[in-house]
Amino acid sequence: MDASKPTTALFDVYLRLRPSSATDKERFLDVEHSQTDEPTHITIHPPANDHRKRAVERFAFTRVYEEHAGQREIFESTGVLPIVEGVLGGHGREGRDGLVATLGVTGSGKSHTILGSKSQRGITQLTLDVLFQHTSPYLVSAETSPTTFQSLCSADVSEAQLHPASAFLDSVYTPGENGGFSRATTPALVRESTTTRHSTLYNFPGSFPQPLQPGDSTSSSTQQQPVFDRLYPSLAKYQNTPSRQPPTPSKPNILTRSIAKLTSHLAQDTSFLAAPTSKRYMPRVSTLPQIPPTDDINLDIDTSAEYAIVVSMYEVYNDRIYDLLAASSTNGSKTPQKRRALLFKPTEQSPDRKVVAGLRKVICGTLDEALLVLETGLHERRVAGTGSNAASSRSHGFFCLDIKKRRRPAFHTAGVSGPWSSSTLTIVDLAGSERARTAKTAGATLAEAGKINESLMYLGQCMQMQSDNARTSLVHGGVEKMVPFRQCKLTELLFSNSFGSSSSQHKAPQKAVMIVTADPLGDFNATSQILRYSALAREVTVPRIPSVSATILAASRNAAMVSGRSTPVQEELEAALAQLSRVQQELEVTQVLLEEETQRRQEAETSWQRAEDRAEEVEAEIREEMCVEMEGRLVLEQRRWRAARDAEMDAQDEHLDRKLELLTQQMSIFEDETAGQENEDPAVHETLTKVDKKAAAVHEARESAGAFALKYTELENENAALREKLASIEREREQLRSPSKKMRVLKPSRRWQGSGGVSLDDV
Ligand SMILES: Nc1ncnc2c1ncn2[C@@H]1O[C@H](COP(=O)(O)OP(=O)(O)OP(=O)(O)O)[C@@H](O)[C@H]1O
Repeated sequence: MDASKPTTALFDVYLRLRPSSATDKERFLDVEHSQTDEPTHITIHPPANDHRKRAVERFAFTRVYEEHAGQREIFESTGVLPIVEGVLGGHGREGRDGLVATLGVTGSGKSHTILGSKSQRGITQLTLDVLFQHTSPYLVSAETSPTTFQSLCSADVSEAQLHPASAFLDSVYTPGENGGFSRATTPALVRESTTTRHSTLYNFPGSFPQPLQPGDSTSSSTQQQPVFDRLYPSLAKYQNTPSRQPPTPSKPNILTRSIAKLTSHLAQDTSFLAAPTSKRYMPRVSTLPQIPPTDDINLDIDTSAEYAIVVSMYEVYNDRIYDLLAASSTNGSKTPQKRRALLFKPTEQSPDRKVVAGLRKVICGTLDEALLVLETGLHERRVAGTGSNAASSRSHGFFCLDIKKRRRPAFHTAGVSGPWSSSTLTIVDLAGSERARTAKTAGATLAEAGKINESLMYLGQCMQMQSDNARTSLVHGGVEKMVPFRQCKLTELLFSNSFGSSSSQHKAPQKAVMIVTADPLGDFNATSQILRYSALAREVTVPRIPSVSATILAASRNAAMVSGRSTPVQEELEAALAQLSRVQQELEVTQVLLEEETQRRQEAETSWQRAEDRAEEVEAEIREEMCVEMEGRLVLEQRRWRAARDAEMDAQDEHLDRKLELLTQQMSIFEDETAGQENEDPAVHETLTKVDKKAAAVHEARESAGAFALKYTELENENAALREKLASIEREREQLRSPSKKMRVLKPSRRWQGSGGVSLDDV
């Protein structure tokens, strides 16, 4: 089994074991120590009371950290620093996106690794510290330079609302419009902070409250804090929290209680999330952990560039993305507002790359500002107490650092600043998988767990596929299978930028590190499942259990010892039994693998069924939408047709009206022909003359037609009379002829011709 990092792996996978407080439980995980100081393999044994006779499994990781590993060691040696360096981009190089994530069973120490505890900083704080230490001489100021602020806004491709940190923190920790406080300190102190700061600020678009005016009756109660101001000059205005400020006379009890609560939280070194600062008070930077230090860490940085560090935070809760910096309680309003889910999509400025669109992003100029923004976002994150963890993350938390970089004017050929380029470091604290029975969850928390487990199952499938791909390409150079990362929001967010697209070839795919956390005394089933899909390699063997053949073998050996010699039959029997034992072991391994395959198949079937259900839902939705659209179009067409018909009828009516009008006009003209001759208009007169002439011509034509008809009738009559006369003459002639000749007289045309060709006429 080779743990060396496969070239196609999307993640470097590290395993961190946490010290367990449980002493009554059996340890199921062992670290294999190699000659080098850096172990890479572990073995897990099923518990002694395991009646399913499961296999002993051996896993390989990039590196395994045992319980004693501290936060600094994890930060320094898990590949986080090269990722931070990559995001900054070296000399003349564009930065490369980076991702650091933790994965593990609930309570295994993911949040501890990413966010630290009350006494120790986590990867997020250490990263921020290192970043600000190295970039502070080269950071631009968005607060004092509106042009820089504008250029940063227009360079952002994610339809985000950018805010300078001071304006953002003001909006969160100053009184709301209706006199209430969002998370402000005492009214007097907040007013002081706003008056002092806003004098140096220009107005930003958005919903930030207006500064209070100097001379406000309460502003005089401000107390200066020289020591703190010296330590945190940029945050002095925020830090007048109740613990350093005597309570205002009006509300002494609330304040005292708050201080007591805060102090009691700080006394325990619990999870960072376990004792979040009360939502009404701004966290004090001085009370946040300062260790481990990072002063001695050196990074390669482009000194010819200037930088801006932009922070954003969101969570994936029930497969939807919510902004943690634009949540309801950050807008100063008392009434909670419904959170709006954001889309992960390509935008107009980023057509070939998906981004979380519409986030609130904060431009931070100092480490303290960034830490306060982090604290602010964490308050909004969903956390709940479960049977497994007192402060269990109920959502997948994403902390994003956009590192914007551009050439400084002195180094840029045109003598002006170059365009901004941007790369993002995403630090992810995944929610932990959990079993309802162990976590003792119910209701909404149980439903959340269902969604968390589902998204982790999809993540598992993707990771499994990536390690299968890595193995295939290493062993056979075979074709890689498509990692199914579009199955849910979580995998889409984690993997979308891991593959280089043809359209964005200039940008290298993101570099990623996954830190798997595990409790060696925790839940065997849940832990082994996570290890199975996250490990870089895996080997299965079966536990050695006394079988029937082994028992017979032992009995045969005993008999040989007693008799002092071994017969050929005994030797044959031993060989056969050894063979049987081997076959039995192979069979057991096959059974284990079969069981796993069956489980995988069931999972695949479930996800297939879900996909089918979803497809059916989508189809029904589309059908319904199309039906509604068709109906709408039909109504529109009917309306159009009716309108066309009405217009045509109107046109016909108008045409008839005009005809009637003309007729009426003509009639009235004829009627007034004689009476109104002198008043006539020349045009009308001319028309009338024409009409007269036409009428005269018609009259003339009619008269000549009448005369012609008369003449015709006369001629007809004359003709008839002549015919009558002719007929009477014929009759008279007939009477004068003999009867034998009558025939010839009556039928003169029918001649009889004799044989000699002589006709009667000739006679
Ligand atoms: N390496 C460690 N050293 C000391 N304490 C630890 C360590 N890992 C975890 N803990 C402690 O264990 C408790 C649970 O840890 P944490 O909240 O980080 O778990 P988690 O994996 O994030 O759980 P969930 O998924 O439920 O959020 C915390 O009180 C934390 O301080």
